[in-house]
Amino acid sequence: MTSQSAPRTLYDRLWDAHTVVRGEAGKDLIYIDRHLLHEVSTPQSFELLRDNALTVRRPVTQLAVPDHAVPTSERGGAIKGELARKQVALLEANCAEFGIEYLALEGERQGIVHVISPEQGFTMPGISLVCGDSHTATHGAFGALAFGIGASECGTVMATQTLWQARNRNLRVHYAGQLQPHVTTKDMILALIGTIGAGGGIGHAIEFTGEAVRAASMEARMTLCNMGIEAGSRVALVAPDETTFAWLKGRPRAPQGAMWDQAVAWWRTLRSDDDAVFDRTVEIDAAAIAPQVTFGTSPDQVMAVDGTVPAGPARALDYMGLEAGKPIAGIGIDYAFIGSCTNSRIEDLRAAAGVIRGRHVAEGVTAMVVPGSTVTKHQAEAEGLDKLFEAAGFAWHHAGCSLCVAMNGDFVPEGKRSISTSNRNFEGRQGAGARTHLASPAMVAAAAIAGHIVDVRKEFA
Ligand SMILES: CC(C)[C@H](C(=O)O)[C@@H](O)C(=O)O
Ligand code: SF4
Repeated sequence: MTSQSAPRTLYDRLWDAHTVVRGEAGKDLIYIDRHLLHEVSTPQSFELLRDNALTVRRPVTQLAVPDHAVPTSERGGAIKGELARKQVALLEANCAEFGIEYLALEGERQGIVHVISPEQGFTMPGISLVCGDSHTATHGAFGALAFGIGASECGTVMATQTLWQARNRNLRVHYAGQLQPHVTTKDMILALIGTIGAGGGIGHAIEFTGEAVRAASMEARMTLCNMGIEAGSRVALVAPDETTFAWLKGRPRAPQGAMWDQAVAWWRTLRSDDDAVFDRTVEIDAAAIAPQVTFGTSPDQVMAVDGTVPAGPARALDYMGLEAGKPIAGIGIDYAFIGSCTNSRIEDLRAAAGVIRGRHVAEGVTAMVVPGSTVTKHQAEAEGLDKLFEAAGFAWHHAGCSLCVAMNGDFVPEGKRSISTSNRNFEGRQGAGARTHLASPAMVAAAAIAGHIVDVRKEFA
């Protein structure tokens, strides 16, 4: 057992706090405080419970919401797509049967699972949180031990509130200095993935540190942690601080009154000791990061927007219809997507809106904004952002995963080129044969207006 006085990383501290049994085979039994459910990854989990005549041990720690399969162009009434209709109905029925709270598609609290949980204050520092979804590290932005799990593990968590898990090694990613204007945490994480590779963080829990991380808002920290898995890390953390506490205070499920004060007192202790030892450290000069854009079919095939396409793998360049040695700026786009659990929060929408400034989407470009949650959608509408986007030629959608993953009726047609604020540019991710360039909300908005990939910094020069 690690002694309480030995220096520890934030990850080790969280791990120790949740260890029920220290295993001998390299795995520890971890207590799970919270579990999020969505319609795509949970049908088998409930089957597992039924097959073994199990019940949900602590229903109050579970929260379910439909997001992946749901249509975003209209809401209310029966879902037109049969598969989606069945998936959503099954989630609702399973939740009713097992006593789990289900946030209805038509309700105010619906949205992408990784957006709604923090928004409701269901995500908090110091907790362990899992979901049958690879982007669960998003919640690590609050200093929560959060990671994605498989469908059978979801069943185990529901039945036992625990999981056997291997402890990760510690990777510190330190961003020294401050970001240039119009460069974001999306660019920070893409630059990291470009540096260490899509598998560079495997087996490691990342802790993001440094001035640029401290300066980042909660929305921006969530973007950073969201894509940890695109570097291979299932866990990505930012130590909680005043920014975290201010953001959470007053949220529907956040602690209230004396409980709040007690919680904050504990949350303040959730940090790596100054002399904590990390297995690896990667240093990145935040001030040197240019707006990033992917050129290939893996998030690590990424480059600065002012550069020329590198001599990447032939298959990726061929799929993307790009030529090595040519500038990436100027490449024409057909679709522009602002959304996904990476970049669909209110600040992302504001950043994109800030680029539009009365201009219009270029001829031939299909542009859309899909807020990450219904709460975000309504907040944006209260700020007039929907009108601004619509006047500029963007379609304004209901909340859901939408064009991040083409399983809900939204897709990019074959051979068409999209610039997207989402997190995966895999072949076919936005539709069979669709070409995806990942970038920040401001970069996507700028490209939608220009009709081609453009350096957003020049928009403000
Ligand atoms: C469908 C779901 C299980 C999947 C994931 O695990 O991440 C999806 O959210 C994704 O982003 O590819
Ligand atoms: S928005 Fe995309 S990455 Fe996020 S949970 Fe949905 S499908 Fe997965």
